[in-house]
Amino acid sequence: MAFDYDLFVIGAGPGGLAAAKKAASYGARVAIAEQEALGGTCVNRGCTPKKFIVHAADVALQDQLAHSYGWSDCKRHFDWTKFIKSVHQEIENIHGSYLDQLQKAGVELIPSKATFVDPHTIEIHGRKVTADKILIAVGGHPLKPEIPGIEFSISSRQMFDLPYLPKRLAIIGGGYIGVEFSSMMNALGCEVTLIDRDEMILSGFDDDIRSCVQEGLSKRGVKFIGNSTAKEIKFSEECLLLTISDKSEKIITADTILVATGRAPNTKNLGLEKVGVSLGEKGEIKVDEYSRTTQENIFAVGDCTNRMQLTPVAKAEAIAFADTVFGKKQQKVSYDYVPSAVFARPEAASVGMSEAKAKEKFGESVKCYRDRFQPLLLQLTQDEQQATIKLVVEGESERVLGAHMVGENAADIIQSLAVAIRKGITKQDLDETLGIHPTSGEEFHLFE
Ligand SMILES: Cc1cc2nc3c(=O)[nH]c(=O)nc-3n(C[C@H](O)[C@H](O)[C@H](O)COP(=O)(O)OP(=O)(O)OC[C@H]3O[C@@H](n4cnc5c(N)ncnc54)[C@H](O)[C@@H]3O)c2cc1C
Ligand SMILES: NC(=O)c1ccc[n+]([C@@H]2O[C@H](COP(=O)([O-])OP(=O)(O)OC[C@H]3O[C@@H](n4cnc5c(N)ncnc54)[C@H](O)[C@@H]3O)[C@@H](O)[C@H]2O)c1
Repeated sequence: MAFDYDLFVIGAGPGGLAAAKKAASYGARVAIAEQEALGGTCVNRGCTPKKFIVHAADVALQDQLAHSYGWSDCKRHFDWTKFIKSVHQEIENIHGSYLDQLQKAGVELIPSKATFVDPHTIEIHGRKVTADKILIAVGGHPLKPEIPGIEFSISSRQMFDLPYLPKRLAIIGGGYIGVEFSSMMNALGCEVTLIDRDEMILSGFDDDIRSCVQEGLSKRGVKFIGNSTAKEIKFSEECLLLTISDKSEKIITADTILVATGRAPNTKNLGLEKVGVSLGEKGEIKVDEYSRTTQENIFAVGDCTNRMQLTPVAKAEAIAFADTVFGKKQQKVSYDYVPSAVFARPEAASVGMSEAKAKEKFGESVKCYRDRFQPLLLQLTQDEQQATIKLVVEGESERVLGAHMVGENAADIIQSLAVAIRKGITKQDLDETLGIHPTSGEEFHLFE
């Protein structure tokens, strides 16, 4: 049977775009459907606009340091409305450049919602098209707890469209999104209360990292309430009232309530039940190690498969899929040493195993090296904030299983260490490599 396309991609986020371009580079006839804007969550309401806010907040923090560095009269005024307008303009520029890339690659863009009719047929705006292979890259959406008054809260999506900065911000969920926004919004002048059902923020990260970031945020004035869940939100003329269950019940007064309690795959209303694509417990698309679903010609990558919700992971899965199916080079993604960062101040980044995970797997042969120090940048100031670095090693050879850091440039430092750790280096390799002085990164080469 002759199909309209060799590959039809649903969703033009990082996963879908990478797969479409790579498959086209192998000569495949490719179309991609996108119901919103090119770039998906990452470009429009995630990584990119978030990092711009991180930079805006850093300017405010630099102002606080300036006095200690001999500057005076550093008072400046921050205009959120003007700033967020520039962010949206830059995002439009990115859309333009993505469109250009698709055109150059020969990929047809269909700006519409796509749904399945049968395993080889897609419906877009009442029109049916056919494809030999179909890739689902539809991403995810914020999950909100089902509590009375939840409609008065917002998700990270609306944070990028706030008309003005709230005076009091309550955040439910102390994971990546909650911690990043608590840090940025605090630096920009909001009073932030962060709530998590766990005892500490950033579950899943190494405990030393969690406590160091939590301590750093507290020192800056972010109020953290652990072991708590939201019970109810009430609207009043002046504010929102958030009831949380702590040891007892507490009411928090806020102007805006951000819910950041995780994200769920966008797998409803796609017609998946018609085509034999099975879902897991959280609605994620079940795939094998080559991203093939339970239907032979249909594949899925990125957040909708709920493997690791990170942009580089979605891209890597997409490229491995295109290489395997269209490039005839079987490729799978290794999830063992995926570095990640939390762009808070202090910044946190990790690669490999936490101490707890390593001990679970290797028991008593695991050893940790850790150091806490005041970064040079802060030594002239009253800010006693500490940086933390930690290595998790195993066995007599002291093979490095994980590296963790909180402090200035943690993401960039861990990014470089990730290559070496993936290649199986030992602590001695780090000892024998000279550091660059004076930096925080050199501390990884100076453990005793
Ligand atoms: C606030 C926030 C900050 C983040 N920060 C980072 C970060 O700093 N670093 C990092 O690595 N990750 C970050 N992430 C995660 C990252 O954004 C995601 O992991 C990544 O975008 C996943 O890519 P994807 O292609 O799987 O899905 P998405 O980027 O979600 O793209 C899916 C696309 O599919 C489209 N779509 C859905 N259904 C259909 C349909 N039926 N028809 C047509 N189109 C459809 C959607 O409109 C969307 O554009 C962040 C996420 C959030 C929410
Ligand atoms: N820098 C980055 O790479 C980055 C930034 C943002 C988001 N992301 C990705 O997006 C995903 C989603 O982010 P997220 O922060 O929404 O999820 P998350 O899974 O990182 O954190 C959710 C937090 O909410 C808490 N929680 C859940 N239900 C709760 C409740 N009812 N009451 C109180 N607390 C509750 C959990 O204990 C957890 O700490 C992340 O897992 C990550 O993969 C990455």
